[in-house]
Amino acid sequence: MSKIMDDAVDSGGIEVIIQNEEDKTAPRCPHGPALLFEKTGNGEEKGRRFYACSACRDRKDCNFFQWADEKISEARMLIRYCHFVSLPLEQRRFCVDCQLLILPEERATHAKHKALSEDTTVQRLKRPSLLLCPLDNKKSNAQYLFADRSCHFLLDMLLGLGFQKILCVGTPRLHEVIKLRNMKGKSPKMKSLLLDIDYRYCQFYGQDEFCRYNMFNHHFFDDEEAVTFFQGFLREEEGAKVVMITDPPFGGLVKPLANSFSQMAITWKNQNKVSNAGQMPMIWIFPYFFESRILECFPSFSMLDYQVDYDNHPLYKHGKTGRKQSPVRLFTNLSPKDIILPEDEGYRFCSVCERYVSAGNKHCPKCDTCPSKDGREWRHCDECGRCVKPSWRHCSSCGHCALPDHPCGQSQTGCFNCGSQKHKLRTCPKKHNKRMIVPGGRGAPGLLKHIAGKSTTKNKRRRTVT
Ligand SMILES: C[S@@+](CC[C@H](N)C(=O)[O-])C[C@H]1O[C@@H](n2cnc3c(N)ncnc32)[C@H](O)[C@@H]1O
Ligand SMILES: [Zn+2]
Ligand SMILES: [Zn+2]
Ligand SMILES: [Zn+2]
Ligand SMILES: [Zn+2]
Ligand SMILES: [Zn+2]
Ligand SMILES: [Zn+2]
Repeated sequence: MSKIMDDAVDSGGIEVIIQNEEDKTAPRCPHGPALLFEKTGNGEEKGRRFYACSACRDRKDCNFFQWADEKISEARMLIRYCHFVSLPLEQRRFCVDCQLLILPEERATHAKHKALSEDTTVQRLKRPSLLLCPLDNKKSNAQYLFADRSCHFLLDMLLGLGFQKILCVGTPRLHEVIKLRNMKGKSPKMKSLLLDIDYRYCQFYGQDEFCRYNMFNHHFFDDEEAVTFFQGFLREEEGAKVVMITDPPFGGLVKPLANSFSQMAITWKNQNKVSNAGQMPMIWIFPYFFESRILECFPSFSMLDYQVDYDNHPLYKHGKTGRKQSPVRLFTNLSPKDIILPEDEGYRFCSVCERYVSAGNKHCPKCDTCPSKDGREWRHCDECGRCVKPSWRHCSSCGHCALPDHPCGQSQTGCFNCGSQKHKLRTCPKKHNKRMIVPGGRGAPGLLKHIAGKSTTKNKRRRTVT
């Protein structure tokens, strides 16, 4: 979002609006109450006001940004919803163009817009994720919604593990499915709190079910009230166990996310007076090629083989050759052996690794692990001393396995495994440190820099097609 601020600066400028000191309406970033700015110059958005960090002028230091009118519309949204649900069914409409529930007195304004019939609206009110179109922000917050199969797998898994309070961070569809299950009167009852940046959800959920939240800086948009509610939710009263489950946009950086999740874990500890060894149960859904980055931040996590499926993801549409493999996995501090993956989808239990693995993930006695990261059957290469993707061949001039059409002999200095310039793969001291091996890539540090740095989401996605 702070790109907008850069653009504002580029196109004419911005001015600070000094507010009354007692004005407590300013949203806060980690640096305290934000400052109110106004766009000047002649651009389209002249006069539009926004909040940005009071301390940092460089967005690299703090990327907090919020349009001032967005805050107002958010409060309005809640009032609208209360009004809306009190309407007789046949008067309920949803404007597709504006992504808004429309009140009768507002119909004229939306007369030329595309609206959904009352039937559809009523039917879908319980499934807001079907009513709202997924945000398709090319940058980082494209909204990919779980396919039913994956959503129900997650729900059943959490139930099976005995969790009754689910903190849904960027998982609106899971939140919705939990609510639906409660409406059907199933027991045990589960509680769910949705934290998401998409303010359209204010139309459907009260403050006790939804907080507008930024998972990149652990910021709650409604300040104290939301924070207090969040803290209360983490309190495990009468033995109701809490689990956090998150599915961040894949363009997101791992470190700021991990930092926010750690803050949550600290809050959980404080609320429950847990001993130091205790950890807040967490499930982080992210592509497998982020494994080493995530484990760097959370060494107690492990990656599970389960492939998360989405409804609207361009990569995983069912193609001619059957279902494409999803690169998205679960990372968790829960014990992998307790998470039973569906047998009818081919997952099986490896008694050596003590976890469920994909059908194609055969245990390699030489590596002493089920090595596959992408679900395909990997092959052990004796020269490399590890298992590699099936499409790779050992290249004697490079001294390691690679795709047959790899740029041979180029940039092959240093160790293939850890990136060090001081030795080759064969003598790598870290060769058996699983965390250093990044499937499909050269030495871990180089690749990681690439993923974390300039590469676009598209680049990252392309990495899966090898
Ligand atoms: C990849 S989608 C995951 C949706 C999930 N698969 C589901 O079906 O419920 C990412 C979600 O994170 C939300 N999101 C994006 N950026 C966010 C941010 N900075 N803070 C909090 N939520 C964010 C999006 O609105 C979206 O709901
Ligand atoms: Zn700040
Ligand atoms: Zn409209
Ligand atoms: Zn195994
Ligand atoms: Zn092997
Ligand atoms: Zn090899
Ligand atoms: Zn080569």
